[in-house]
Amino acid sequence: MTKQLHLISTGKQPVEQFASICAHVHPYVDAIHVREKRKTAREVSAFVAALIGNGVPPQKIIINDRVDVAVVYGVKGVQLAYHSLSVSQVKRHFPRLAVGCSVHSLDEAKEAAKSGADFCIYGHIFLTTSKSGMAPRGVDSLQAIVASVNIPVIAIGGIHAGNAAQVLQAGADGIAVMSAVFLARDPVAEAKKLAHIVKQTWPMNGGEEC
Ligand SMILES: Cc1nc(C(=O)O)sc1CCOP(=O)(O)O
Repeated sequence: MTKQLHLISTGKQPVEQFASICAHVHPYVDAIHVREKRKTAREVSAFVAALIGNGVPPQKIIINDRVDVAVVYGVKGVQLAYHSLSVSQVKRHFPRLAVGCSVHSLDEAKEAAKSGADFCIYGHIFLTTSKSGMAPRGVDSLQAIVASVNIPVIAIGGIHAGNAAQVLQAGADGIAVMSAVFLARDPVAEAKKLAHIVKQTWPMNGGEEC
């Protein structure tokens, strides 16, 4: 599988601003996550409608937690957390949805893989103001997870063009970024830069050809 670039909404941008950035950056990314944790289903729905209205293909849209909104819009999938419906519930009732799982330890990653998740997002790798007050988990722990689970592992947290290569070299199947693109002076230039790094030829499994 080629490595992937995911963008995650900040939860702080007005819908118009978010959608207008995404209208320009979507060709460079593999997935755009609508992660608006404090918003109602109706408000999340407005974000998804704005993305689609601005030309983002539904097959590039992943919705955090809200399985209902994902089904209504026929988007690619959902990103589940510990408080969400379980992976197996979603897979059983909505087999067409891709299911990602947010994980923060090796055990959680193994559990996600066992329960049938299509991919997991692991973090946070580096210090980030988007998750302040918590120690980063580091690249070594990422490497251990990549070596132990058989689903794609997307790395998140404090990743930008200056350290993305380190994470991909460690074996991550992709990166997910929030501030690196959405808080950039030029989000399109930043997304292009990250896409260029992600789409390079990376050795398998963090350096060992297999
Ligand atoms: C949304 C999110 N989840 C994380 C996790 O560790 O699960 S870290 C994170 C924030 C990522 O933001 P930035 O790219 O600005 O560092």
